[in-house]
Amino acid sequence: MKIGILAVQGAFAEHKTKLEKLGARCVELRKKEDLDGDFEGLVLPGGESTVQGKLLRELEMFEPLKEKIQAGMPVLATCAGVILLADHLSNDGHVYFGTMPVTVKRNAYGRQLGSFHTIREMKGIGQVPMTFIRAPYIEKCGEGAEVVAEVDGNIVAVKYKEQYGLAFHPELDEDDRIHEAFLNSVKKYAKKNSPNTWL
Ligand SMILES: NC(=O)CC[C@H](N)C(=O)O
Repeated sequence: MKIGILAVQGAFAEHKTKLEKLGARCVELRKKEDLDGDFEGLVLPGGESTVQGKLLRELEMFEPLKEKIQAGMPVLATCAGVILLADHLSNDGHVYFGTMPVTVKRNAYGRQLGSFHTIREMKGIGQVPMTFIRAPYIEKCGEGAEVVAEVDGNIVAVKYKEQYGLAFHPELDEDDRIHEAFLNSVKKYAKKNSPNTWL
């Protein structure tokens, strides 16, 4: 199984380490040509969404990536990644991929106090450690978007089709279960879309 990790800016290396530990092959997506590869799942890491959005356009990676997501490629988006997926930002005029029907608030916990750690329930997984760094949260879920975790009444994890959006950073904690669950959904998706499913 091969996972493409957006690597133009932000915390991509930690995702790579974790996914490789779990047995996946990873390709860092740094330029347009990297998108021609045969990866079956996509990671959008944390970082600075405005910078990532700008670089994606400048590097002409934006449209081809959006097409892959729209075509159903499983995505694990963390922090800035969920800002890129949202179809609405409540405190920012930008919309990036807009492939997930959620309203996201950037820097929702305030710029200074926005970093904290907690352990909360995540649907289908159980109690997981959650590290928030100048994090957004999800204010509203549209049709088809499912709330997967909340912290103090704020939505911090959503699933929409094969897109998983997390306000926190599972790549920074020891727990591997979120990445494992993502790899399982990539496996299922790849199998479904393989020309050999009749075998
Ligand atoms: N850790 C993160 O990814 C922070 C996201 C950042 N505050 C943004 O708006 O892009």
